[in-house]
Amino acid sequence: MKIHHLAQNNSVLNTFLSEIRDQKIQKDSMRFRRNIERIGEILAYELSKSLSFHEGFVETPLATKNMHLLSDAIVVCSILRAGLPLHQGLLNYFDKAENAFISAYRHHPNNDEHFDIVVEYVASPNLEGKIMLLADPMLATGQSLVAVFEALRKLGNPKETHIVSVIGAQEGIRFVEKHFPENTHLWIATIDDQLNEKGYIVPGLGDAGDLAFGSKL
Ligand SMILES: O=P(O)(O)OC[C@H]1O[C@H](OP(=O)(O)OP(=O)(O)O)[C@H](O)[C@@H]1O
Ligand SMILES: O=c1cc[nH]c(=O)[nH]1
Ligand SMILES: [Mg+2]
Repeated sequence: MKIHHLAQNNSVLNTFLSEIRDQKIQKDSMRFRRNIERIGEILAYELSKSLSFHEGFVETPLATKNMHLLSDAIVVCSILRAGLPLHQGLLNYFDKAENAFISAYRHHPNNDEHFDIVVEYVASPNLEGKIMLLADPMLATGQSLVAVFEALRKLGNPKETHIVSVIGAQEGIRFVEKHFPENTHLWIATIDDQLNEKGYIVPGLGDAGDLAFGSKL
């Protein structure tokens, strides 16, 4: 897997990351969603440099300009719920992309710390030969991404898979690396060192789905 770790270079991305982590600022859910969306836009721009382009022509009012235009058929596939603002950020730049949504949640069968990932809802176009962007802001244990990738297999074989994430834990990245094809790209804003006993990223930011959309029962 090729890992593109964007925060290794200082940019305005750090401002957005500091705001989603900050326990005071993150309480403003509209700002939290918008910051995730803005990070999605930055990730989209960076990953667009790795896609295929073809020569095309644009008629301006004065003349013809030849340019390199994006060739690839893209499907933005997001994991509910927290993936939604990241999805919007990607779609802001890949406005012709097709869209897929898939649910994944942690189920604690024994009411202890052990959990399984339940995938229930899949709404996706055919993925055969397309560029799949798999979006989820939090890559903690990596189990959600692996379960979702497994569930998407029957929808076709993408030409390339690009995982798009905001905060990842080293351990989860290693898990994903073991279960995804070797030519997968990971576009990630920043990487933290630890996971706690509940599978939360430390320092992380808390629960991204709850911060974006409120707590659930
Ligand atoms: O890498 P993992 O250990 O699988 O954890 C990451 C997953 O956890 C969060 O979803 P959550 O289950 O909180 O659902 P939500 O988006 O509905 O809040 C997050 O958005 C990821 O999907
Ligand atoms: O740190 C984490 C782990 C899983 N899901 C989140 O929203 N945050
Ligand atoms: Mg959540």
